Amino acid sequence: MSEFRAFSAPGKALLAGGYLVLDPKYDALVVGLSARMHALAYPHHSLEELDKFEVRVKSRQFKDGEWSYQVSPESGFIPVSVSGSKNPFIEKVIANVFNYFKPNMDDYCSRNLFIIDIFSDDAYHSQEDSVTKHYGSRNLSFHSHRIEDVPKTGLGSSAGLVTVLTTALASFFVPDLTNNVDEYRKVIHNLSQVAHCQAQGKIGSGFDVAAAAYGSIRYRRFPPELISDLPDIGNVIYADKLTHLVDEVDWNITIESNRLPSGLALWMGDIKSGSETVKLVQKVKKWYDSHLPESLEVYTELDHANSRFMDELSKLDRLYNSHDCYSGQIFEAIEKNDSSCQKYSEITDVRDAVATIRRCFRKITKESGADIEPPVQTTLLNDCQTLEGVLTCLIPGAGGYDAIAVIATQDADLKTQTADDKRFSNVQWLDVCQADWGVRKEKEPETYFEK
Ligand SMILES: Nc1ncnc2c1ncn2[C@@H]1O[C@H](COP(=O)(O)OP(=O)(O)OP(=O)(O)O)[C@@H](O)[C@H]1O
Ligand SMILES: C[C@@](O)(CCOP(=O)(O)O)CC(=O)O
Repeated sequence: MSEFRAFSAPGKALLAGGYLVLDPKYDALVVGLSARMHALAYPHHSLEELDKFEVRVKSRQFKDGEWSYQVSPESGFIPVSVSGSKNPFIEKVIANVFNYFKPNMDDYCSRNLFIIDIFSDDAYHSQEDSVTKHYGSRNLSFHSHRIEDVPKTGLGSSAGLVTVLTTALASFFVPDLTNNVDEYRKVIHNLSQVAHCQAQGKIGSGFDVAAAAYGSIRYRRFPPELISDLPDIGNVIYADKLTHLVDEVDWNITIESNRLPSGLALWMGDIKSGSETVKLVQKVKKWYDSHLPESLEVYTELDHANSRFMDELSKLDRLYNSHDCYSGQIFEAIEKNDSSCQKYSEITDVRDAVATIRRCFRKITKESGADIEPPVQTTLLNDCQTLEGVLTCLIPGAGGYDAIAVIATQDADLKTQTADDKRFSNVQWLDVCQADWGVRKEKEPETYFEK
């Protein structure tokens, strides 16, 4: 494989199942977004030194965005930074892809340098202190700060990076991957989950990596022990254990394609303030453990409401695709968002399910001190619910002060409706929509070349 290849992976929004998805008992709904992370893999190059491999990853939209690591089979493919600057996500991808493919030095002596460029779509990061440049055939934001110092919008940049980088790096070792990403999707997913957990230093639910690999899905997590039981990278048995885990172990995971209904669009509103997911999760866990059995009852109610929400959305999708007169009336009612909505159980059932989800989160907020749906977000969501075209709205993911997610008809224009409205002055509508395909090959790698 010596040509340029390009791949991309989507961002995510967790619309149902926040917190519960950390437990393998519960399902979640994750939507893949049009904001994507891209990787351009260069043709093979060679280093002068023949006894090691080098991977150079460049993310030129960020200050000092270049990381080079060397690895060798003798040291168990532990990545050693060449330049001194480190990126844990890139480092763990390199460690795992090399340990899985175990390339032999002799086979690669004239092609032991792997060069990959990363590009990220604008919606992942705040645009402050950035300039937009025409690069290749895209407009991209270039930031004046290092990646760690640029505020994020919470769309899962690290999961997208890990998944697309795993794909691009693997394409050096399996030449047919580029044209058969589907065939390797499970391997890419499993390797990416391992690398992402190791880089984060914790084992989250992995819904963000699953969405980067598969797009919009109904998701149920893997048991965390699968990853925590791995030996340390560099251990003589690491490569064998990893290969066994990736290829042979049953992850007991649910990943089912599950998109938002046709005829409806997702809007993500970024709020100019943030929350720390780790702290929220700690508070919720503490509340859960100290409030049993009532906390389990709340989780059970949440879980039922999440399932109803997903099922009702699927029903609306089938209805929209039937294109019959009744379906036309329903979507017209949502478009108007007036009292006519009350006539249709297809609308009220979705809204009731979301009302229950929100009520449960407000209860947890009050009892745990974790601001999942704090009062300002309640007010904002209630205001959003009155806009024309809005079916429903909620706080995505871990909630907090970060963002809101709104499901509206395709023609609804929330930007115009909220433009001069003080109630929405803190909301910045992100330029994203649902794009339900996971990591994939991009057709024209040359569109990424600087002209
Ligand atoms: N374009 C990029 N180039 C290089 N590294 C990146 C890029 N995007 C993200 N990263 C890496 O991911 C880190 C951010 O990961 P983190 O998990 O904190 O954010 P996130 O995935 O966007 O968050 P969230 O899960 O809340 O959406 C960065 O500090 C950097 O190490
Ligand atoms: C709270 C949690 O369930 C969701 C976090 O979602 P987000 O990063 O806020 O999109 C944590 C997790 O699933 O890893």
